[in-house]
Amino acid sequence: MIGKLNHVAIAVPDLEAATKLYRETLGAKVSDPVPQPAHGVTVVFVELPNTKIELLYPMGDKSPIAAFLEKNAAGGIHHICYEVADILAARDQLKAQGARVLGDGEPRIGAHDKPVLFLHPKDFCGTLVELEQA
Ligand SMILES: CC[C@H](C(=O)O)C(=O)SCCNC(=O)CCNC(=O)[C@H](O)C(C)(C)COP(=O)(O)OP(=O)(O)OC[C@H]1O[C@@H](n2cnc3c(N)ncnc32)[C@H](O)[C@@H]1OP(=O)(O)O
Ligand SMILES: [Co+2]
Repeated sequence: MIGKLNHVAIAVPDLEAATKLYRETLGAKVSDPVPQPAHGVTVVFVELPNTKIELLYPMGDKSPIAAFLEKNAAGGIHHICYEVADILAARDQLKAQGARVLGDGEPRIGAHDKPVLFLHPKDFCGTLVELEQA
């Protein structure tokens, strides 16, 4: 079912400082901030040769990452995103195996203009898993 690692997301308390760190200290190619109001975050992409790092900052007062940052004031790895060939088939297969799909279970368009879904961290080794249609 899961294919390539699409990105690893890091929630950060200061997007400008994290951007500067990745761009200047780590010498990476970093995008400008991209507001994603439908997801309650502003995102910056760090382009790597084999995958991407997604820096996440809360947007709005109902951001799904707000509680995470309250618990992890310095930030931290928030989720990991795998690509799947068929997100609806993957969802149905996972649900049939008892995995919890977050939200209403319907894929939504994510930061790469592809449908995405999230799986409950408690079902996947304490790790929030995002699936993105390849
Ligand atoms: C623009 C789209 C972009 C893209 O790539 O396309 C994105 O990735 S958007 C990313 C932001 N959106 C989401 O994260 C949506 C899915 N997330 C959620 O629905 C929530 O974050 C949720 C339900 C995973 C957690 O919400 P919350 O923290 O408010 O709930 P709880 O405090 O009840 O947490 C329950 C339980 O899970 C643990 N937890 C929470 N977040 C994480 C995490 N990121 N990784 C691992 N574990 C997590 C939390 O500590 C609680 O555990 P407990 O032992 O009960 O304390
Ligand atoms: Co993501």
